[in-house]
Amino acid sequence: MTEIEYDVVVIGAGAIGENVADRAVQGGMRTVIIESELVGGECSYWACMPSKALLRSAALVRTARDVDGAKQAVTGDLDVAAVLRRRDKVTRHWKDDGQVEWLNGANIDLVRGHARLAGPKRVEVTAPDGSVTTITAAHAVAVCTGSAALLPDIPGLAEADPWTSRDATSVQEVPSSLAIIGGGVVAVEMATAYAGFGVEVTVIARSGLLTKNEPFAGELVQQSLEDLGASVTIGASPTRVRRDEGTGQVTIELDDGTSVTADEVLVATGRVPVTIDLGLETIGLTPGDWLPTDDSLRVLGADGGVFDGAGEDAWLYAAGDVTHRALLTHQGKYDARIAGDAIAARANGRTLSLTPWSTHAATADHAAVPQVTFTDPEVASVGLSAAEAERAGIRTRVVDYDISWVAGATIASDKYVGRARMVVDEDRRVLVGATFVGLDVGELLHSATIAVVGEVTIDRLWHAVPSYPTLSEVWLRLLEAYGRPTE
Ligand SMILES: Cc1cc2nc3c(=O)[nH]c(=O)nc-3n(C[C@H](O)[C@H](O)[C@H](O)COP(=O)(O)OP(=O)(O)OC[C@H]3O[C@@H](n4cnc5c(N)ncnc54)[C@H](O)[C@@H]3O)c2cc1C
Ligand SMILES: NC(=O)c1ccc[n+]([C@@H]2O[C@H](COP(=O)([O-])OP(=O)(O)OC[C@H]3O[C@@H](n4cnc5c(N)ncnc54)[C@H](O)[C@@H]3O)[C@@H](O)[C@H]2O)c1
Repeated sequence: MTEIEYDVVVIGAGAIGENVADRAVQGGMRTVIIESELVGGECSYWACMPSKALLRSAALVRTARDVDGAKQAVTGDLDVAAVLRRRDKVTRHWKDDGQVEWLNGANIDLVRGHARLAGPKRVEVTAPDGSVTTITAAHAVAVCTGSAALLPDIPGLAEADPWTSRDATSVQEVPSSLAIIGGGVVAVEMATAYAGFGVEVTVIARSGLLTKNEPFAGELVQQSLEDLGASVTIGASPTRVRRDEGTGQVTIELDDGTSVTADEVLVATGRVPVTIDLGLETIGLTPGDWLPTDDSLRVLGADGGVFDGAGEDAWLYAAGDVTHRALLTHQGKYDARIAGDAIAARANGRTLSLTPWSTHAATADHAAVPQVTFTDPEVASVGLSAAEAERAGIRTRVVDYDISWVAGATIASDKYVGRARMVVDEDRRVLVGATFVGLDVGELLHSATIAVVGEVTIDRLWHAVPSYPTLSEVWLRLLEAYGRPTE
């Protein structure tokens, strides 16, 4: 057994682990990162990047078909094989050489293998050849092991060999029909992608589509999925699943007495933390649990306090999906930068302020998480929905606007469908949430994120003039609908 020591040990080289390690190195820490699969993690190979590559080509064709003059140029069908080849390129054919090169350039050492905690500040790594290396962390261990697809306990489901998001994003042969269990982000994005390929798609969503968003988001996405030829079943739950040995097809029985049969079934019902085989029991934590953290990303113990003591001595950090703060790459990377900086600062003896919006406090996780769902229309949101703001006890005013009435929308498409909502905290006269649904609204979102994070007052927003004729003019329309100040 080999024994080595570093200042910081990062477990998991997904986008989030990479960023923790990078900031720790920049803070002067000798840092090692441990990875059991591919450097780059889920986002690069089985999540964000391949899913968006699968969506992009058909979305472009649809956009062109909705613009006279361009539509005449679209004379053929989508080339699905070419879409898959482009996706293969985007995922670098599931090889991580490029990301390993980046680690080298960033002075982050890489150890390949499966890491398990073996007591405080000790990590044992089992390499693919079975050899074991023990790594001691002088200052901190950061757990960035991500999440995996949750398989609900539906009788017959596991035996029916269902697809998870990994299968849907790495598909090499597109099935003729696909049933999707779930109505969240993975479900609607994959439904849009596969419907775009001409696959017969059925979405089984027990409580509606995109229910964490404003209600109009799910409604507009459902309409568009149906326009693409998909079926959407709302309100029914699967009770049993079986794969027919003869036809190879899967049948999903629902609690309303109906059933859905398809070549494959994709389970898109949420995520579980990757903490089962991580040695958490060796330090008194529970395998299989999420790892909640404070705002500087120190893991919390069962009592809700910082695990193993607050301040400089705390040595266990976590970032990314495994914390359950916000299961998004960009938000995890934001947390990762804070974690890496906080580790280095505390190792250098600094006491950190965790007041909201300070350098080492991940305040945006509570107030301003942006997310774009790449359906057709896109759904882009930040901060609180109207319902969430109300539940939080904020005195709100909600303003809606039909984006198709904006001049920029007239130019963008002959068939623009979209809607915008801003949620205003009436006491502070600032925006606490915004949602845009429509073509290309993803690129509009950052303006709202800046307004929410910056706590820009409604009165000041009148001085942020959107260019004509862009979609951003929806801001002006929302302000007009809210009412112009007269003082
Ligand atoms: C289909 C899909 C599409 C998505 N699209 C988007 C999107 O468009 N935008 C967005 O922001 N988010 C998206 N997400 C969410 C995003 O993928 C995750 O938030 C992100 O990948 C989390 O990164 P992470 O580094 O925390 O975890 P991961 O990327 O899962 O990385 C964890 C790494 O740790 C390694 N590991 C785990 N355990 C060990 C161990 N014991 N020893 C060594 N290594 C270990 C794993 O092999 C893995 O490489 C999507 C998710 C899915 C499922
Ligand atoms: N574009 C993006 O930003 C993007 C894209 C994909 C995924 N993601 C991230 O990945 C995470 C996982 O996405 P997801 O879609 O798997 O989860 P989700 O939490 O968004 O949706 C889960 C869905 O499954 C349903 N469900 C749960 N248990 C069920 C059961 N037993 N039977 C039937 N339905 C059930 C829920 O009602 C919900 O509709 C999300 O939190 C999201 O942040 C982000």
